[in-house]
Amino acid sequence: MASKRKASTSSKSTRPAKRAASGAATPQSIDSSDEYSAEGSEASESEAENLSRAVNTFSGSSLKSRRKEQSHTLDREAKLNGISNLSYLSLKPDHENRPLWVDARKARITLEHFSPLANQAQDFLTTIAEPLSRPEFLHEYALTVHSLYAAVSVGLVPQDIINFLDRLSKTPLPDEIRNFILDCTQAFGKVKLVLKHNRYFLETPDNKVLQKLMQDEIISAQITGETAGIITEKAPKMGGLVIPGTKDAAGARQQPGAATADRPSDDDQAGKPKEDDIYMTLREDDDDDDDDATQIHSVEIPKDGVEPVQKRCLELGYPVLEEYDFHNDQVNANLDIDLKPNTTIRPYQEKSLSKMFSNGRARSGIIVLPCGAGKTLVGITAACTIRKGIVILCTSSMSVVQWKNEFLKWSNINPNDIAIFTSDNKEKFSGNTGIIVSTYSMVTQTRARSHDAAKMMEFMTGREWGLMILDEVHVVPASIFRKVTHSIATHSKLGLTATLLREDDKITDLNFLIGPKLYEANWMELADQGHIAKVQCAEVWCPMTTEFYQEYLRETSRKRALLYIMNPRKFQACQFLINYHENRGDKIIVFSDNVFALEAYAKKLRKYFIFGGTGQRERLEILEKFQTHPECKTIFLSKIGDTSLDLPEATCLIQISSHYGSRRQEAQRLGRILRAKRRNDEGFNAFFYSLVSKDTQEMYYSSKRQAFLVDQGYAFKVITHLQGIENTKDLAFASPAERRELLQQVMLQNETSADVERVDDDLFSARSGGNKARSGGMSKKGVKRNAGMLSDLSGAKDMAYIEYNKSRNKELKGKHNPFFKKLARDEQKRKQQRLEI
Ligand SMILES: Nc1ncnc2c1ncn2[C@@H]1O[C@H](COP(=O)(O)OP(=O)(O)OP(=O)(O)O)[C@@H](O)[C@H]1O
Repeated sequence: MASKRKASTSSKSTRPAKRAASGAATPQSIDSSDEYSAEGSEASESEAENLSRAVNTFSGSSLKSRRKEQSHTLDREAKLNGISNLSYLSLKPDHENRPLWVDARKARITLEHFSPLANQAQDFLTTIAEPLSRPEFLHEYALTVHSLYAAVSVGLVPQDIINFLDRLSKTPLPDEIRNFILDCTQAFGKVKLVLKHNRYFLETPDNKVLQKLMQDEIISAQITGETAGIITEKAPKMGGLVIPGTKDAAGARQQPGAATADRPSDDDQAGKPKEDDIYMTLREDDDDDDDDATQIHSVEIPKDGVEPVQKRCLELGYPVLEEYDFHNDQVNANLDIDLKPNTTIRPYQEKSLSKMFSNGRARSGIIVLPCGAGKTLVGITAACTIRKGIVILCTSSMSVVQWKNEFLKWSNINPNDIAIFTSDNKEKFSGNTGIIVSTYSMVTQTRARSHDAAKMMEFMTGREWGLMILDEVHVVPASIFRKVTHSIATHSKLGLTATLLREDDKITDLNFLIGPKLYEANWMELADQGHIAKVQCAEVWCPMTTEFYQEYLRETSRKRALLYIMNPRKFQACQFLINYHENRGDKIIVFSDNVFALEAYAKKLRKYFIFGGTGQRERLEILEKFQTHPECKTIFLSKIGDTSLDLPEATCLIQISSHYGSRRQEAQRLGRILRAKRRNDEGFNAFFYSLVSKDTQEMYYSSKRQAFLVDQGYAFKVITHLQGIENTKDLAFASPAERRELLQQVMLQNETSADVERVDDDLFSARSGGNKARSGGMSKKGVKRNAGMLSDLSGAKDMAYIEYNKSRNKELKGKHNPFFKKLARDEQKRKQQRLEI
């Protein structure tokens, strides 16, 4: 009889377990057998014997009921503490060497990030599962239908996924998880839509699937005439594609961790298992089957049949993957573009692109990289790989200009081949093909267009494009994507974002409108490697002055927001932090969504400010001053600066008013300092302060806003007192008379002054989370805060702080996939089977 041990873990424990002397595991040190048989340690065997003796000694039923009771108590406690009770699972004998816990009840995978195998495991997990939370020691992932769809779309087969999980899991892989993976993936990736020589084909390696689809009335009605026959041919050889900007381009494989122009090599990786080892072992078995997998069966679909066929395939459970065989596209003109010789893309940029191009074709999908990690260069490299007509859609005209400039900076594109389509500019490129950069609003607007704009739209809709790059995909509603992809014919789509989250939970629509998520990078890892800055985050609690708080309690209207934003103590905290950081040599951006406050703060502190109403020329002048002038150390920005603004000089960010509980805005704003130029200086930290008026609704919004960043591993300190603020020279609103005067000014404002700015450029910034929060006040499920002393936040030494220690995204979600609810019910019905080790 095989040995058994019981597991018990908390996904919240953040300390690494004490490792056994042999704990420095390599992939080789793990028992490579997939099936666990009688090879466990002697100790485990005798434990199992003891257990079976005990079972014989006690009456079976009393032992069972006692264990059931125990398990219920553990479950109850675990539930109360928000942790997973995995004590029902049996541990493998060498579980200490394995980094994964797989919880079948929630389809969650917990990775011990301190394990020597963590890097390989993490790489694979981000391919097959959704990262939920990645703080320092334990990372949590969810296996979902969409994540498995994405895994299959990048070429993984279900057995690879099962083998991998089983090999690295501390417990034998539960049958429920195996079945879930098999159930979800059996139809995924079987059917592809390929555009070859400008004709659409529905393609599959499984003839039976194609036969089944052809028998469907709706599909067969679309496939008629001469082209209706099934074509069977040899599958093209995979691979062989060279992505520009990589060492592959120069003939040598660029290893992850190799030196790049802006980053030293990871010498400390020496001796560590090679990152791709796991894939190699998994693929070894597959190599034998190569000869069998050489046939593909396809049928041609007329152009106007593509959408109904795609829709029907999805209903039948065969989501259609879109691929573009651009090498064989002889109809669309080639674009003369390549990366400049000195452009080197970083390893994570290469990895993300390899998911898009791994089989020599372009796969449509979404790449998720932290703000400031260089999504633009990823898009440019994709364009240089496909080398056909390219359309780029952004959220604002400011981003349009930046995209054009980045193309000119990183690639050798002829300036005449790249054109801009915005309300101020309606350019066309001069050659047969080229690049058009525009905004979502320009191409989807329903109002009557000017003559030039209508002509430009005709130009865009009257031709085929090789690639459409969709910037900031998280902000654009699904209906806009439908419009865009319907009106502009494109062979492939690449969505880019830093925060694949929406407050309205519509993110899953993107899976089928653009394609699955192809890659998601880890923020902390990129910060550790110096690609983005390390940031100290803090929430500064500013008590309301008595007179402001009295009015706040009396007000029921929107004006309450103006009172907590204009709180004189918040103003003083802002003044103190600006002085402090300017003296340290930092460059500071102060963000305010509220324009009244933006102007009032900036004028009182004699700083430049930019908001939606600031003219383009003035905006550029101020930004230029901030970048080059040593005396211009602080600027105030409204929400127009939330995204895409590239100011690597900025090293400190202070937020005085924000968009309610938007997690996305918080992450986007943090992104403004992640690109700090000085990020590789010894011991350098950037600073992100959020100023919050104490005991007001702002506190609720603030904790909601931080949820995404906390799950990326950022720790928010709470500063309750800014040491030395009383001694600030010329401290504003220091006297009661000044504060009363400010209050009068605020009370004279009408309600609209309390609103956040409406930015024309960014039409898609829907108000989120506000209603619920406004009626609810402070959430009962508030975050847990522990008092402590702040010693490591060098920008705020000696300030008292309180630290958050919960993963808040989990509290905010609390929803389970219906599939897993059903699984849990089935599981209860089934008798708990003892797992063989
Ligand atoms: N491979 C690279 N080598 C050198 N610099 C790079 C590389 N990739 C990106 N950068 C630089 O990093 C900075 C951030 O890039 P970019 O603006 O594309 O970020 P982003 O991911 O689009 O950010 P956001 O989401 O905030 O707009 C830019 O200054 C860019 O030039």
